[in-house]
Amino acid sequence: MTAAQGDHSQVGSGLQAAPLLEARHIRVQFGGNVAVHDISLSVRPGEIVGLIGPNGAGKTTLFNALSGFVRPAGGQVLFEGKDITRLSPQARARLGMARTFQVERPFEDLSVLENVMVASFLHHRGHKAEDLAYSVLERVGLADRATQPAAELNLARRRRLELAKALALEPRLLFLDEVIAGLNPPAQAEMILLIQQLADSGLAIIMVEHIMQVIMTLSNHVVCMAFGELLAEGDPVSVANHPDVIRAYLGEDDD
Ligand SMILES: Nc1ncnc2c1ncn2[C@@H]1O[C@H](COP(=O)(O)OP(=O)(O)OP(=O)(O)O)[C@@H](O)[C@H]1O
Repeated sequence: MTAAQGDHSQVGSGLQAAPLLEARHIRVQFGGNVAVHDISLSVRPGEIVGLIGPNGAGKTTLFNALSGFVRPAGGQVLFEGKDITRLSPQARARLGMARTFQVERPFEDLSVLENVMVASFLHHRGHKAEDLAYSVLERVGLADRATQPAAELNLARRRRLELAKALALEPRLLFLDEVIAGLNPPAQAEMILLIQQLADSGLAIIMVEHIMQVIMTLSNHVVCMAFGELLAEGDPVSVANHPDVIRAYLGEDDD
């Protein structure tokens, strides 16, 4: 494992601010199987928190618990200090949280713009919804594809559309679920730049990503899980060099 990380300790303007989202002692259980055990983390405006860990570590489950798609068996999720542990994903979206999904699911027959408008209608109507959707497409570099059916987009553009749909909710906190893995190197570089720009604009970001180099490049803070538990956390360099993290990754044969 190599870490080609820069110094992001001062990136963004809000890193000294109070946490936007705070998770305390999250526990998620599926029957007798404890998928997430006692995980705590927080993210501030402008900060990128990277969530890593071997397959089955519980990353997606934690993600789902934070974004409201899974109900934790224990612990608390706070947004701006308010307990949102029991709120639905829709209610969280209204507060300013949005997420992407690992498997993009656009409405294939709708245009790229219409797909984004489905999300922008949450806060706006008519022309305002359309204007917002268009400006989000410009932000992710898809404006020239606005009228194209989503079905015609290649993987890199489908990922951007997935991101655009989340941004159209005008979030302050963004969950990114493996938006980079599987892209070719130029598309990866573009997506990395875009994510950094989003953080620099003040968005708080929590991202799950399998490509260690990407996490190390982008994250201000890294949380590493294994078997549902916290293995290590801290700045990218110290986590990448943590003996338990190295051991956990060396033990993998498929990444
Ligand atoms: N809906 C579910 N029902 C039962 N068990 C589940 C469910 N979702 C996840 N699990 C289990 O919880 C554990 C953690 O899975 P999870 O998908 O969160 O890990 P992950 O770190 O995201 O893995 P990957 O990197 O492979 O996506 C695994 O043992 C998995 O089988």
